[in-house]
Amino acid sequence: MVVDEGKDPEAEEAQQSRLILNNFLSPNQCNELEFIHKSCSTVGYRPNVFSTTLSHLIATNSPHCLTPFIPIRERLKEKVEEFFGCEYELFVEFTGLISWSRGASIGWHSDDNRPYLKQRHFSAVCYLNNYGDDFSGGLFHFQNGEPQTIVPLRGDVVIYTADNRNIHSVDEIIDGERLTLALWFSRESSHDEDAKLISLLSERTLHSNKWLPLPASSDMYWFSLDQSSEDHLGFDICWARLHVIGFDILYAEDKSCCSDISELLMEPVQLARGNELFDKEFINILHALQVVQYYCWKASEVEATKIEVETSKVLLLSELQQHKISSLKSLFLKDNHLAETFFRRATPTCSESMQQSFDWTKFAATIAMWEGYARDCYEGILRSLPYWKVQESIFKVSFDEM
Ligand SMILES: O=C(O)CCC(=O)C(=O)O
Ligand SMILES: [Fe+2]
Repeated sequence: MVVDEGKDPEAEEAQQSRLILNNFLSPNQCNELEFIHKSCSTVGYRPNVFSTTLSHLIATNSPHCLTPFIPIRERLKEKVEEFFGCEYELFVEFTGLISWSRGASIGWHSDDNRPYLKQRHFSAVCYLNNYGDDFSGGLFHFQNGEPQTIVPLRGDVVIYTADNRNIHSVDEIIDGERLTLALWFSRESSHDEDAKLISLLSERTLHSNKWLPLPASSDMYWFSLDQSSEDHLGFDICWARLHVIGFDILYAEDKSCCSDISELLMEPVQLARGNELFDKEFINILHALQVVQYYCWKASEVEATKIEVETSKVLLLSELQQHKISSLKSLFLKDNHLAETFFRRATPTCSESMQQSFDWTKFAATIAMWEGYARDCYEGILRSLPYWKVQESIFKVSFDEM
């Protein structure tokens, strides 16, 4: 046997067990996933982490939000299969958007390092925003081999085997929100996420109220630093996301006597900014949040398209309404400061455009655009579902060729 003394066999092996692809996702794909996360995320599975899973999107009556994931999952699976030579052998075990806020980190680990994670064979992490601009901290490191460090940049993806050839860590987030799309792949069909999603979709779409979002239980949106502590200091994620970009919430009907957060999340709301109230009712806070985040994503396009809208009424808030807004805030944003440190360094484009040129007419135009977007996505899902059921797999059905 010829031993090449210049090469470390462990490092060599590590090399073959990972792949980095630059600009795998387009900026618009990243922005669309960011829009989904910022409108649908819940508390995550680790401290200071927020997540959006596909089953959660279905459960909260937002199956239209699955659409952008479909081609991305398919392309990623193909890449993984091709690189590791296991074509048509893999199943997606989990897909989720995950954001890490200040204080979140993970030490050295492999992704299959728990008995209940042994089915995870390959991992893929897509970076959806930028180290430096959107967050600080949060560098990714491999313990052995090259590259040692990955600087998360929007559109890039790192793919690696989930075993101990790829022990890795993520530095603590210092500031901002670090957003990724994470997928795990398995060789075991019993861990196929698609089968579960298809059955959830079949149940939900039978009796759903179209594409209007429906909140989950309030504890899924309640973030506090110490989840077990008795003093429920913390904040409601939906409320906080609206607050950091300058929106307030008012209940369409007088709910000042009601302090049950779960009930309130289901009630129709109106949006306010400064001393202005927008005269349109949203079916619940999730609906309002989805439209607002859609505006953040699309603000620059709205100018160009110049959609004609009936001038929506903007009213001045009365003193009583202002008082109601602040008492609602004290209920939903108990730890206002924490909410701001977690979510404030939002995408500069969005927060800048919000501050400089927010205009309700443009916003009203976005409501119609969002409805068109949600309807098209939803109908696409409904049309694809029968094909998915037959194949027992979620994939991009091209209707053009049929
Ligand atoms: O977000 C990353 O860069 C990696 C996350 C990670 O290691 C994990 O979730 O297991
Ligand atoms: Fe990991």
